Parts: sequence; C-alpha cells; structure tokens
Amino acid sequence: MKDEKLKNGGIQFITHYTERYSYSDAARIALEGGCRWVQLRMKDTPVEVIKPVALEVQALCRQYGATFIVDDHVELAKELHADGVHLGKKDMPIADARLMLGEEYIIGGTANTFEDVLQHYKDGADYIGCGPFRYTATKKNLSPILGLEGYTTIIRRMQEKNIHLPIVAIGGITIADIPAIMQTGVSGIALSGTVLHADSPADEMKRIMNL
Ligand SMILES: Cc1ncc(COP(=O)(O)OP(=O)(O)O)c(N)n1
Ligand SMILES: Cc1ncsc1CCOP(=O)(O)O
Ligand SMILES: [Mg+2]
Repeated sequence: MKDEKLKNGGIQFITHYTERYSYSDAARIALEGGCRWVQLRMKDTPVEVIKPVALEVQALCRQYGATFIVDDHVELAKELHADGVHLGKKDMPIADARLMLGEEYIIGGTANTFEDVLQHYKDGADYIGCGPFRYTATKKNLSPILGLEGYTTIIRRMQEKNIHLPIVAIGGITIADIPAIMQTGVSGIALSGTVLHADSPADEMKRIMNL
C-alpha cells in the first residue's frame, strides 16, 4: 500500500502562499492537472489554522486518489491519518517520527548532501526531497545549490553503497529542467512556484504530467 502511494510520486506538488489562490484551490488545480502527490506546506502558520485546510486538501486528495503529505507537522499527520509527512533538519528527527507514526506512514526527509541521504536511510525515511536544484524564493535559508552535478554525484555515491531510496529533486525547478534532472537518476520532481506562477497553473501542471 505504501509502495503504491509512493509510486504516485513521480511529481509532487507543494503548496505555497499566494495572493491568487488559497492553499486548497492550489491543491485542487494541481489535482485537476493530473498530479497525484500533494504536500500541504503552510509555513509560519499555527497548526490550528493548518488543520481545517489540511482536512480540505486531504478530502480533495482522496477524491482524486492522490497521496497526501503534510509538511513539518507529525502530530497533525497522525491525527488526520494523512498518507505521510515531510521533515527537514529543523523538524522532528525522522527516527522519532517513525516511532510515532509506525511503518504505514510515508516519511520524507530533506537532503542536500550524500551524508544527509545516508542518515535518512539509516533512520528509515521512505523518500528524500533533495535540493535545492537552483535558487528559489519559495524557501528561506536555502542550502547550497546542487545543480545537475549535485544529483549525479549523490546518485553515484548511493549506487556505490547500494542504497536504494527514491530521490525527489526540488528547488526552482521548471518544466524545461525536468528531462535533464530525470537523466541524473532521480525518481521524481517536487515543484511549487513554476505551477503557481504560471499563466494557467492547471495547464502547466498538465504539461508537466504529460512529459
Ligand atoms: C519534497 C520536499 N523536499 C524538501 C522539502 C523541504 O523541507 P524542510 O527542509 O523541512 O523545509 P520546509 O519545507 O519545512 O521549509 C519539502 N518540504 N519537501
Ligand atoms: C520546500 C523547498 N525545499 C527546498 S526548495 C523548496 C521550494 C520548492 O518550491 P519551488 O518549486 O517553488 O522552488
Ligand atoms: Mg520542514
């Protein structure tokens, strides 16, 4: 079951605040565009404000058969029975989240280096959000930019150590970047701004899903 939910994961759409669309409208647009992996990311927002939005986005994801991931909030993910949670360096450690959530939940971890990937692998992550590919205004305090070379190196080092874990590239990615990034051996792509800021986000999502 968890494997199937992860296979929804070629392309992960991540929400972000815009004046144009509410979080749930943005998620709906991505789903209408064919995306089947949505992460609700609402930075600088109290959890009691996130919860009702999360319920809406979860219902939408269920309607479309999409995988629903909550950013940062392990307890909320558990309370809602989300499909999973995404955790970075400043969030709950993955090993602790695994103890809280058990094996059935997807846990994604952020990595910028091979050493990060190795740690998340040992701690039981299900996938890695690896980036940033390039500069993006969607996230503050970015780690060093990886570019294509960064992914190639991380994937090669994973192969050398026989580490099998889906790598999802993230950070400033546009449709034009996707073929070359996929060529490095990553399993998926996470995007936000390129969809949200497109003239027609639903059409952009469709173009991405049809690559
Ligand atoms: C798929 C994916 N990859 C990386 C991140 C970044 O998570 P984190 O480092 O915790 O930063 P915030 O998103 O919480 O600002 C992500 N959310 N999703
Ligand atoms: C959450 C996150 N983590 C690293 S880059 C990033 C933002 C991704 O959004 P965008 O596709 O707009 O750069
Ligand atoms: Mg986080």
